Amino acid sequence: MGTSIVAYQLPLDDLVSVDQVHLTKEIEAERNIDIPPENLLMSLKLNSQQKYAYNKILEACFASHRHSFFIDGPGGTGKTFLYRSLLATLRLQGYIAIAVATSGIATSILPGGRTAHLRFKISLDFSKNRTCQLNKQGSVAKLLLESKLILWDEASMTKRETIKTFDDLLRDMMESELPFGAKVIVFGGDFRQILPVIEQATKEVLLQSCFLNSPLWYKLHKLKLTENMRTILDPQFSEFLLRVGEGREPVNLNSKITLFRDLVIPYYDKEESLNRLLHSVFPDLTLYSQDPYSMINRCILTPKNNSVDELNDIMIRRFPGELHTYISSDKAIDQRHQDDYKDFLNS
Ligand SMILES: Nc1ncnc2c1ncn2[C@@H]1O[C@H](COP(=O)(O)OP(=O)(O)OP(=O)(O)O)[C@@H](O)[C@H]1O
Repeated sequence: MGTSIVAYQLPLDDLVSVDQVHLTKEIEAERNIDIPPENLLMSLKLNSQQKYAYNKILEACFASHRHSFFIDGPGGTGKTFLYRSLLATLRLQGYIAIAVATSGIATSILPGGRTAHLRFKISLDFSKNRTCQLNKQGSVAKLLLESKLILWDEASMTKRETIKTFDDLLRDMMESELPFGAKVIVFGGDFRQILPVIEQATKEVLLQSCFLNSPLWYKLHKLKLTENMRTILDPQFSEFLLRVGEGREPVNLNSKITLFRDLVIPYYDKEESLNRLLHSVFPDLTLYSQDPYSMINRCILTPKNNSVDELNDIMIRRFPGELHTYISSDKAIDQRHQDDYKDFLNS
């Protein structure tokens, strides 16, 4: 028999292990995520489909028999709006609601969002590792146990093996054979947009790798959003988008879709057409230089990075005011924080 540790009269602080400090930090960090005031009002503005989903999900969070959901909504039907109101409601009451997304860019619009692979330590390369590198006794595991809700946006872009790995992790941690260890998980996404990205994969392989083809898919309660809130003032355009997304829009002999004339900027020569494009998306540069908020809902998407650079150069030259160059970095100043900011540094 050894001597009791009490006999050494160590200061109490020294007895708290590094892991415990980290554990508290992870949970504290989640509890301290800022709740944007406008998000608190979102639950009052939900449309009837969003409200139905919101109530169903919150009911499940506090029920004894918990289950998971998939929110299926074409682009613009208010999935993010719904996620933000759920996160705000639960966090305001002091509960932990974890927000993850498949891509870094989607995490940036969810308060406290992280990429799923980073948060759950899931390898991106399944040829090397198929398990989550999470210590069952560690701080992230504890955070998952404490959470009331886990929200995963862009799950439609996630490979089904990743979802299976996540399911294994939760079953193991919760010591339950129920799907996702009987935690309430809200997956969301739109299979009409981007499927999992696999280099040089055929269409069949891509479809096979989709969440839709996982046995876990059938365990989820499906909630549908169909009202396009982004194009609410243009129902003809939202119906067109839906037809394209669902493969219902007729194609010509070359398997191409014909766009409405008023959606197209006619090609005269490159300079003239680019000018017309820029003018139609950003008609008043002076206004945007005075009020950046009037600009944030406008953007030009291009298939190639070269075109992004070209358009940015033109816009910057035309923008009123003095030119400043801000250098960004992909390394945190303190290397210990590199992992925490990885999603943003590399996006
Ligand atoms: N109930 C609502 N009341 C007012 N505006 C709403 C409502 N729901 C969504 N919106 C607005 O509609 C737009 C589209 O919503 P949101 O970005 O949540 O859609 P989404 O389904 O996440 O789209 P995507 O799949 O393209 O990311 C946003 O500008 C959002 O603020």
